[in-house]
Amino acid sequence: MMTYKKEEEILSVKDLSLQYDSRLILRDINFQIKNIVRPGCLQGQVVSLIGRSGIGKTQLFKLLAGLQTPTSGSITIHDNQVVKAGDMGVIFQNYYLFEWRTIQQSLLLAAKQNTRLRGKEKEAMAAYVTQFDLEQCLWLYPQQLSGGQRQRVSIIQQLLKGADFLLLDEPFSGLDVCVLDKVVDLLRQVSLSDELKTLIIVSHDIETAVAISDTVFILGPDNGQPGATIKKEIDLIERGLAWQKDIKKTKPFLDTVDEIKRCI
Ligand SMILES: Nc1ncnc2c1ncn2[C@@H]1O[C@H](COP(=O)(O)OP(=O)(O)OP(=O)(O)O)[C@@H](O)[C@H]1O
Repeated sequence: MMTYKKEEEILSVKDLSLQYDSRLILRDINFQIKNIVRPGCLQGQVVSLIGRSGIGKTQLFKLLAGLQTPTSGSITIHDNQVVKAGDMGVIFQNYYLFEWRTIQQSLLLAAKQNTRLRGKEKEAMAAYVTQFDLEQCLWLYPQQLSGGQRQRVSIIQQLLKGADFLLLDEPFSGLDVCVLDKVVDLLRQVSLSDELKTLIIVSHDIETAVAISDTVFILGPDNGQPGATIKKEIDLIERGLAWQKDIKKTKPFLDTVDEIKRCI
């Protein structure tokens, strides 16, 4: 049995709703993310928000990123601060990068925004670049990179900025199987790099999201009412499915994936 504790709340979503004109998109969304403590082990949090296409994942992503204002309710982080744009490191699906800057220039610029790295920006950048296998890319421009390389640069950029929360929109889509495994490993490394790091992944790729997360929230319609809400929270630690590398073929994993498929 794994020993762990879920300690204080680090993010809280309360009674959140989003409406466009008279159409309710999100209704009464409530969930919390808690700090996980594992004795003798650095452990961040990896939370996935799963739902079918068109259900409202992108809207919830924008609300969490502080890029959209809810119709009602709130999202707070740390000591009850309402989340605002810039509080979270946001990694969009198209891996937005400054097209006119080399990768090195972009990464150094990101590091300079992080006061904790003052005087050590180049070292911090070099460490991530080596860890993420991007040494050959430093002098290139974004348009000269592959999709997988752009994704890794986007992730490093946000890590260098130093936000405790990283929000990732569909980080597994369009990746081939080999690259997918690398991305999963890389995100696992990120979550293990710092106990304060929290990854929030918005995805419709159920298998991969379950394989990497400690908690899954399912977004879906409820009892024919308008708007999507959180239908279920699955604690993957309790089920013995978190923090395991080769879990995808085990029965409890496959049962959990089936359970989610039935729910969305
Ligand atoms: N600006 C807007 N005005 C009105 N309705 C909108 C607006 N933006 C999104 N919607 C609606 O909100 C709903 C949820 O859209 P959203 O993009 O969040 O879905 P999603 O779960 O991210 O889908 P996908 O997985 O296909 O990207 C959709 O029905 C969409 O039509």
